[in-house]
Amino acid sequence: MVTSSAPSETPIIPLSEALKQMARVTVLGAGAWGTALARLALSNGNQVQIWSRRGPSDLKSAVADADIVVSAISMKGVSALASQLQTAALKTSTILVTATKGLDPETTRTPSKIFRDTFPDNPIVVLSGPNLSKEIEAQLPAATVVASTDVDAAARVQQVYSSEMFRIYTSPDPVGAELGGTLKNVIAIAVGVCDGLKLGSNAKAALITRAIPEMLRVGVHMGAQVETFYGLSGLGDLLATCDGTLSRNYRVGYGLAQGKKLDDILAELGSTAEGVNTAHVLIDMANRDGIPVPIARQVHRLLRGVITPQEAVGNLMERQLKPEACDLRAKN
Ligand SMILES: NC(=O)C1=CN([C@@H]2O[C@H](COP(=O)(O)OP(=O)(O)OC[C@H]3O[C@@H](n4cnc5c(N)ncnc54)[C@H](OP(=O)(O)O)[C@@H]3O)[C@@H](O)[C@H]2O)C=CC1
Ligand SMILES: O=C(CO)COP(=O)(O)O
Repeated sequence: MVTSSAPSETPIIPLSEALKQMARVTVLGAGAWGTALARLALSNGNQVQIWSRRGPSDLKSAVADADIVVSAISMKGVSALASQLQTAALKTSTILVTATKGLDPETTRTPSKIFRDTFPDNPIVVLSGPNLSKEIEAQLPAATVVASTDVDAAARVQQVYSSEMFRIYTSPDPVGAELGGTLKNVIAIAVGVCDGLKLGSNAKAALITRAIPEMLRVGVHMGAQVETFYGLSGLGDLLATCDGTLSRNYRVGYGLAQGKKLDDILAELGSTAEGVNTAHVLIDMANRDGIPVPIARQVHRLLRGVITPQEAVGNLMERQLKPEACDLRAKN
């Protein structure tokens, strides 16, 4: 458990005001992102606890007094965690923030949808953006988005997390914000393959640019707003994650291009690469609902070992010729 009191230097705002604004924050998940999010809240003078399934504290007491609960666990645990939280009798005033970037394998739901379905009366906020945790931990400047249909809840989380090094924007589109962060992981795998095969800057620019209409098609299908994908949680996160070796998803693609086995790459990473699961869920949904996702489809086939990295490139380059215009209802 990490606890802090308000900063000791002379406050710019009166102490009574600062204490009023301070929040009790419980972060669920002690992985790379949960730890970084706990530190950020702590360094802003909030009272912070981290809960982990391996830790000593039980979930019920960890969330009992929290103003804000931040879920930063891997996608595979979100559904079960939501059920556990339900039995922990979360207060309806507690703001639930989700920072996970994935899709539920059983239901294709995003984490915010899972929390919305489980906690219809709680404010739900998505935190998503170009936030590679190693850079955040190194206190390099970064920006992110807190998105919610509850404007006050988003503003509260913005106020609790904003600092000189972490600039936060609000958004009214939680589904768009979390889908940007989720779908770019599949593209980062593709870009890792592109770099691993040394295909050059032209190929990489083409891949990232063509990924945008693909992400938009899925996003619009799932109820997101188009503009969100051109912001920090969409394009911003796509660029950060496709930039290189700090991204675990990129490293999955890079390793596959070098002929490594997926299991070996994941074992070597030792932490979550959500794009692998997302690719499977996305292709199930795309097949079911007829959404064209050519890049994700090649990533999926590569992850399943059905094609080689070189075949994936050939399959993308030799697709039917067509105009560039991004038609969100495109058939291929
Ligand atoms: N790292 C980053 O730069 C960023 C990550 N994210 C997203 O945050 C999420 C977590 O990533 P990250 O922290 O990096 O991953 P890590 O692999 O470092 O940590 C994963 C965390 O999830 C927990 N967890 C896994 N399965 C379960 C489960 N079934 N029940 C409860 N807890 C579980 C793990 O607990 P245990 O240790 O007990 O296994 C661990 O605390 C991912 O969706 C990722 O995409 C978002 C932005 C930035
Ligand atoms: O989402 C992230 C950065 O915003 C982290 O990316 P990786 O999961 O690929 O490391």
